[in-house]
Amino acid sequence: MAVNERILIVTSVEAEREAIRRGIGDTERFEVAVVGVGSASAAAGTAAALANGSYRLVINAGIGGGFAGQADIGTLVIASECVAADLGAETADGFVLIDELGFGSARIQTESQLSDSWQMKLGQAGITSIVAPIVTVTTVTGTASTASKLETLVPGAAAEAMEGFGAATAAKLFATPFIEIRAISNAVGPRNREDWRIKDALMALEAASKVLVEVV
Ligand SMILES: O=C(O)c1cccc(C(=O)CC[C@H]2O[C@@H](n3cnc4c(=O)[nH]cnc43)[C@H](O)[C@@H]2O)c1
Repeated sequence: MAVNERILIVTSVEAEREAIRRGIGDTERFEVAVVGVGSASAAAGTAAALANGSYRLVINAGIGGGFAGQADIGTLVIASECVAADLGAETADGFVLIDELGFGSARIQTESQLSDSWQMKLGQAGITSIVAPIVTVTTVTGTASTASKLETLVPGAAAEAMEGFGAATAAKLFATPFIEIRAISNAVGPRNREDWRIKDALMALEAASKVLVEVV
């Protein structure tokens, strides 16, 4: 296989990498790399991988929080765009994204055709998913008030995680198409770590990865 036929999948922790590996099976088409937690680690790790190899697609995959009424635990959210929802400034009128400051954009569009194809194939396999904005944050949301502010800032946002925008920034730098998927482990809102259903989310991630092989 030509080297640039390969696909790079980046996760934040080993448990996510293992779930994806179980799903995609024994194939050389995919490199699955753990790049750490947070946007900075994701950007650095993804850029390092892209500098050392040739890939036709980057996928950031892992577990994430789901916004109420949008994505339930155990379902999947595929990003229509990645939004760095805490990249900006506080003003007297509230938080504004970096876009309004004139220093670039907090939004990166994903490869929409691929996101849509993956969602369609998941649906055919009886797996619930939606395509919607995913917010990238530095601090996991822990109150209903912050969850509500994020929903206002990014209408239609369905999931929250900590790496998408960073990995997307690296992919953009290397002119490589990018998508993000999150398997929902918890609700975005008041923090209760005991309520996180990590096992369910990892099973959903594995199932989504199995379908991915037919999509890309
Ligand atoms: O403890 C474990 O077994 C375990 C297995 C897989 C993943 C984890 C993590 O804690 C991964 C951290 C990762 O999770 C994302 N995440 C999940 N829920 C949220 C959320 O509500 N808000 C923001 N991020 C969330 C995040 O991308 C972290 O990188 C543990």
